[in-house]
Amino acid sequence: MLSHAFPPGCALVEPAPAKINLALAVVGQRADGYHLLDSLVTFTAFGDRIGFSPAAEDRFTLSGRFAGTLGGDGNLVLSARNRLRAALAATGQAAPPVHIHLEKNLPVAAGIGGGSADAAAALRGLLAFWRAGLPQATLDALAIGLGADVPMCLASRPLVARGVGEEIVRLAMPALPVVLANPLVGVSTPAVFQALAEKRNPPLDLPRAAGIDWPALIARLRNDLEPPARRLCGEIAAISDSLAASGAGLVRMSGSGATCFGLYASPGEARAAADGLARRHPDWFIVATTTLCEDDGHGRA
Ligand SMILES: C[C@@](CO)(OP(=O)(O)O)[C@H](O)COP(=O)(O)OP(=O)(O)OC[C@H]1O[C@@H](n2ccc(N)nc2=O)[C@H](O)[C@@H]1O
Ligand SMILES: Nc1ncnc2c1ncn2[C@@H]1O[C@H](COP(=O)(O)OP(=O)(O)O)[C@@H](O)[C@H]1O
Repeated sequence: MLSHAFPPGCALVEPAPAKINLALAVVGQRADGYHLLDSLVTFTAFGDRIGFSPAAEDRFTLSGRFAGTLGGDGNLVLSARNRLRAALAATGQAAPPVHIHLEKNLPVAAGIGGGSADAAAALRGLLAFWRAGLPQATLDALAIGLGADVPMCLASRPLVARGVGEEIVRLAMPALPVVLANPLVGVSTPAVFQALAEKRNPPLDLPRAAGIDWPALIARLRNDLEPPARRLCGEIAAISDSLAASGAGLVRMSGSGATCFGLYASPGEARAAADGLARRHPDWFIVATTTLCEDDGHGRA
């Protein structure tokens, strides 16, 4: 269903699901400064959306709660469009002018990969809109060139990400009821990595067997970026405490923060918790949603 926020005649809408790092280990650092990760990742039904329509010349428009926090220039959606168009031109494929509309529902610099999700959705959506195709290796190179989180967002389904984010192993995980909570204070990803004292931590201990009790497993894991992010952003403690007090079975920070997620026993409990939190903290971003399973992920990569 197209939202009224999209331009009339919008030919195609691509979801850009929010990312959750259910757990994240920083296991090393490359010579260029980028950190090596081992991260258990999933995506949510809630996210941004991108619409694509035919146009006489390229256009980019924004709507949604967080549209005002982004400038038009330098948007990752435009970088994705430009780089994809160049890659298609190199293979003789047409990439005519397009009106791209971004519905920005996710807070910016929040650790839930909004910009990366948008870049990945732009790649997926434009390939479909232009009825074009690229070898998987070319698409993978385009994705990692746009940002470390873009390959995982291209898949948009439960997975483990390693390397700096370019090594993706898909896995089966059930839908989990979650609440995302963010104090609407942006946290700089480079600053959090810089503030991390120990760069060589043990990898996550992820079992290979079937029949995993996911909430119990996730509870045993950790996010190595949470302690440095808490030092840089005092609001994370309040967000985390409020989620815990709302009945979450587990609370943890996603990515480099400041968004924290709570896991709940049922979607009803997650919704009730989110309603209570939103009443008490009208200045926070609070959303109850469900994580995507392997089959309802949006990734085609
Ligand atoms: C921490 C994570 C975990 O999923 O998520 P977010 O908190 O950003 O959502 C990611 O690794 C973020 O990925 P992304 O936000 O795409 O990173 P990029 O734009 O490529 O890099 C931004 C900056 O973060 C640092 N960076 C990023 C990824 C990585 N593996 N090591 C790093 O050190 C570098 O300082 C880099 O200059
Ligand atoms: N479409 C976009 N959505 C969000 N941020 C964007 C976008 N395009 C560029 N950016 C820039 O990317 C940076 C990281 O934003 P985001 O991806 O939301 O955070 P995070 O990496 O913490 O998940 C921001 O500083 C923002 O200016």
